[in-house]
Amino acid sequence: MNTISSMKVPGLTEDKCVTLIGMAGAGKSTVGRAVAERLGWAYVDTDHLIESTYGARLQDVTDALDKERFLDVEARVIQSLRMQRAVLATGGSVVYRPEAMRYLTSLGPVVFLDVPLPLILERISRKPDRGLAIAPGQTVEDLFREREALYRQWATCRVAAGDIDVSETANAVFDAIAGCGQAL
Ligand SMILES: Nc1ncnc2c1ncn2[C@@H]1O[C@H](COP(=O)(O)OP(=O)(O)O)[C@@H](O)[C@H]1O
Ligand SMILES: O=C(O)C1=C[C@@H](OP(=O)(O)O)[C@@H](O)[C@H](O)C1
Ligand SMILES: [Mg+2]
Repeated sequence: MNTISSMKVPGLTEDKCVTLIGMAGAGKSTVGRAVAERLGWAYVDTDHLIESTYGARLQDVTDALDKERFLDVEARVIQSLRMQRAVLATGGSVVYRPEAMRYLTSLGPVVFLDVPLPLILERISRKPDRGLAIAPGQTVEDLFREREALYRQWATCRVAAGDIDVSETANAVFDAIAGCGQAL
């Protein structure tokens, strides 16, 4: 396999995975693809794995299951992963299940893409049919507030990803991982 042009990040060895966490609309899937491409690693979107498990669109899965059931499914799918040399874009709700987060942490750095609420609201409103693990009566703002501390709790490192483009965000992910290299 030709990996000559692949980028190397201090502390990030080829037996690891990089996991991206953050709110729906933070850019995990988009930035994850860019990060994987630059590393020459596989890209895995856990939402796609849930879709293929059910043979259904993600939104149909979230609509069919209540919030807690969906979180269980998401955690189970994640804990079944046996991977290395992969960039994992998770769903925004993954942080509710400690067992899933402990497992992801064991695979390598967990990077929180931290995007301010107004931008999250704008991106979600641009694609309103996006699935969300949201309880009846909850707003996106409620979710944002509820999850903020969880993203920080589980992250190995954080990237302020509000007003920078995808390529700059990928660079910031590499810088953040290199910066926390000792902790990997
Ligand atoms: N750094 C960025 N700058 C501008 N737009 C972005 C950026 N990252 C993602 N987007 C856009 O935001 C939307 C949500 O991105 P997505 O990758 O689906 O987020 P997530 O997987 O975290 O829900 C998409 O339309 C995507 O093109
Ligand atoms: O934040 C959430 O509650 C969710 C986000 C979605 O993924 P993205 O974060 O990639 O949009 C998807 O996993 C599911 O619909 C639940
Ligand atoms: Mg996504």
